[in-house]
Amino acid sequence: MSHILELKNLSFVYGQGTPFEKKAVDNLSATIEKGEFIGIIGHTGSGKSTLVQMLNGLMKPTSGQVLLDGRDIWTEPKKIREIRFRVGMVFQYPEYQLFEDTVYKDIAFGAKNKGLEGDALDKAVRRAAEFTGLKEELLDKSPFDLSGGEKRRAAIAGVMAMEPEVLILDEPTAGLDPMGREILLSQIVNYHKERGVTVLLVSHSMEDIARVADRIMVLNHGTLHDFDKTKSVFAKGDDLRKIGLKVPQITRIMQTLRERGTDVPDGVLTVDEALEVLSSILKKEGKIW
Ligand SMILES: Nc1ncnc2c1ncn2[C@@H]1O[C@H](COP(=O)(O)OP(=O)(O)OP(=O)(O)O)[C@@H](O)[C@H]1O
Repeated sequence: MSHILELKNLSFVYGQGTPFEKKAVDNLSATIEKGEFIGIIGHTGSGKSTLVQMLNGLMKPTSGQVLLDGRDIWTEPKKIREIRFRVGMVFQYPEYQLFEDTVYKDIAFGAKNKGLEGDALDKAVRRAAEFTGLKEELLDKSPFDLSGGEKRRAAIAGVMAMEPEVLILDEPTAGLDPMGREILLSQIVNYHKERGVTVLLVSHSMEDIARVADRIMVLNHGTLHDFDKTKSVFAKGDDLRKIGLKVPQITRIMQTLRERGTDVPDGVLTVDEALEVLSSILKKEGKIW
C-alpha cells in the first residue's frame, strides 16, 4: 500500500491574534493509505469539519502540512484548484449548493470545470447518478423539483462525477430517514468498492462508522485521540466514553454478554455479525436457530 495523504503536525486556529482565538485542530499527524475507508468521529466541536476542509485546500493550515501523493498541497498555491478536483468534498447539507436549471447540469458542473467534456463528461455524469441511485428520468428535471433525499444524491453525484482520488463526506446521511440513511451508506460503500478510491467519512453515527470504516480517526478537542482499526477503537469502550462517545449499541450488548461469561468474540460491530455469533452459540448448545 502507498500513502495517499500525510498530515504532518496540522494545526488550525480560528481568529488568530484576536480575543476570539480558537485552536480547532491541534498538532495532528496521521497517514492514510490509498483505497482506505476512514471514519472520522469526535464530539461536537472536536475539529472534524475543520480538519477535512484542510485536506482539500479549502482552509490553509495555520501550521503543518498536508501531503497528497507525497507533495505538499500548498507548494504551488496556484494549483490549489486542481487539488480540489483530486480531493472531492461533500459538505454537510450539500443540497443547498444546487443551483443549475437541470439535475444533469448540476451534476456535470464540477466535472466540466475540471476539464471533462463530450462523451467522457456524459459518462461521468451518468455513472455518478447511478452510484447514488438517481433515476435517469430525474436528470432533466429542475433540482428544485426533487425530494430532499434526491437533492442530497444529486449533490453527492456532482462530487463523484469529478472522479476524485479521495472522496470526503461530512455527515452525508444527516437529516435523512432511517431507510434513506441505510441506502445512501450502502451506495457510498459500493462506490468505494467499485472505484477503489480513498474515502473519508465524518459521522456522529457510530453504527454507520462501524459498518463501513477500515480505520477510525478519533478526535478530541482538536487532537488525534486515537487512530486505529475499527474493531480496536470500539473495543476501548471506556476510553471512548471518557471523551463523550459511545460504541455501537450492538457492540455494547455483545461486550456485556462476553463479560457475563458467554463465548462471544471481541469486536462484534454489526447486527449481521452478532446474529452469526449468536447462531453458532445456540447451535453448539443444541438449540434450534
Ligand atoms: N468560523 C469559525 N470561527 C470561529 N470558531 C470556529 C469556526 N468554525 C468552527 N469553530 C470552532 O472550532 C472548533 C471546531 O469546530 P468544527 O466545526 O471543526 O468541529 P466539528 O467536530 O466538525 O463539530 P460538529 O460535530 O458539531 O460538526 C469548535 O470549537 C468551533 O466552535
